[in-house]
Amino acid sequence: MHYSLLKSLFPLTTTSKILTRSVAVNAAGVTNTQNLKPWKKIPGPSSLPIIGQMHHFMPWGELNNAFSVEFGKHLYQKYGPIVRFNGFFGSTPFLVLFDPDCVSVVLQSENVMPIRPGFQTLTYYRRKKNKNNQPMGLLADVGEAWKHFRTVVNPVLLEPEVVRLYSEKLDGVALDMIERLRRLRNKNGVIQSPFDVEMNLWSMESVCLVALGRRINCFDPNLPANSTERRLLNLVHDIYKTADELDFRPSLWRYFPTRTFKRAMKLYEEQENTARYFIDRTIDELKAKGGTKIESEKGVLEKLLDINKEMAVLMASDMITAGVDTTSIAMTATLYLLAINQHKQDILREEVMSPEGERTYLKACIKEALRMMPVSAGNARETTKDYCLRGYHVPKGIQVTFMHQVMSQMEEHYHRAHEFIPERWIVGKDDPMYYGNANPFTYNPFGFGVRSCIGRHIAAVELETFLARIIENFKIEWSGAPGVVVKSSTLNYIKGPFNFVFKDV
Ligand code: HEM
Repeated sequence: MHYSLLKSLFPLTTTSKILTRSVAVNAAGVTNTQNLKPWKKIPGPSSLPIIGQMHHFMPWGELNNAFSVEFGKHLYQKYGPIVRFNGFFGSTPFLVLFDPDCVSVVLQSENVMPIRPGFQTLTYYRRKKNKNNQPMGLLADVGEAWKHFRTVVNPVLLEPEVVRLYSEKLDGVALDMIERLRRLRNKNGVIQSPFDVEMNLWSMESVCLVALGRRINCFDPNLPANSTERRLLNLVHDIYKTADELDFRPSLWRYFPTRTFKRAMKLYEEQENTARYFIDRTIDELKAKGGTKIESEKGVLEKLLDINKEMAVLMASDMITAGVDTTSIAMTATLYLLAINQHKQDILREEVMSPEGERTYLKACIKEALRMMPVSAGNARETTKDYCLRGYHVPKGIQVTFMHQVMSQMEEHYHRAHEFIPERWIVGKDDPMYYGNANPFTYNPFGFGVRSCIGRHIAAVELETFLARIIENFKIEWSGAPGVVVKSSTLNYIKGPFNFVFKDV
């Protein structure tokens, strides 16, 4: 759900902490808009009759590379901190923000039942299936239905005591992956398998442990390529690919069921059925073990099953959709930045190898990686009221994108912004590097407020455990010049080349 620039660039309808800040809600909407500069006066690309601003995004247009961070920078440089788009082919107009003060106004005001434009085909699928007005899950529901679902699942997924139950098991996943990486290394330390796929396998295994209450052993070398376990991983990718096409680009599926749309419906159904299949297996195993656990020993799935099975299936599907690619991208980015910053890696290794401590530097490395190479370009909200932003009238029903990736790389917010400096998350207030000198709304890797990432604590344990194990086992180097290709669509996919060299410590 992930909530990229793309989504807000091509919205089709109006419906729709590791570092999460807690900020008081303020109702910053305006009632009298007469004295404001009109919406149409907000700077933005020029418009032509019928096609509007579409031509700018064509291969010959100034915004052709629409999904990259360069695109964001270009918009900012050319039009400034607030940029208007009219929408295309009747789609909702939208606004792109590079001003953290404006971001804070919208995010704080839209913090009761926030609408995050997102997987509209998933909402369509679940609504169609849902004959009795049952909940549709966090990724698909809005309004009171979303609020109710979230209120019920928050104490399960965000409760530190529950998350802590997974530390040991996630460490088991990490150690298995370390063994797998060892086996995949050639004599020069190069991993003989696509690195992004390997990281996906690790994150899939980790999130399934929580969502399905079991190890699915998806990186077992003996697992057949057509196994249900492997299929689950492919499903996540296929879902993102089709959602990218249908939800986040102009598409005709709203007018008639296109081929891709029909495929998306099948994918959602298959993913739900697969989650149900694994959950049923877990239920059988729990029954076979007999006895009921005391409350404090129950994991996420067991707690959700106590509430109701359908909720457990929906939550598991959403956790898998939202928790696989995101976490693997974050891990790959962190490893890449540590590989090209050997000195920082040495400091981290010293911390990891020393007897139990707070692991402050490790956490800082992850935070810094999420600043420099965030999982998505930004986040978005639909306005439910009128706003005054930089003196302009921003009406209700507009999709607003917050360009966190660009903002968190601006020198005006972060000193030496283009350098990987984990220390900025640790040093005190008097140090010019101190992260708190930046407006907190420049950096929101897990989103904001009541609708922020519900898996953030789980993601933190996954990332911290695996990173510590990698650093303890391997010295990661990078052969050749630094640089990776990042293909930004729904998420910022790191496409390699993966010039990692894994040496024994
Ligand atoms: C580094 C890894 C991750 C990142 C960067 C990330 C980021 C995000 C972001 C930015 C949002 C939108 C928040 C908002 O609109 O304010 C979100 C929502 C969500 N995330 Fe994550 N996420 C990660 C891992 C996970 C994991 C591991 C899970 C599941 C265990 C998960 C489950 C979800 C769900 C279900 C939502 C929707 C919440 C709602 O709408 O109420 N995420 N995530």
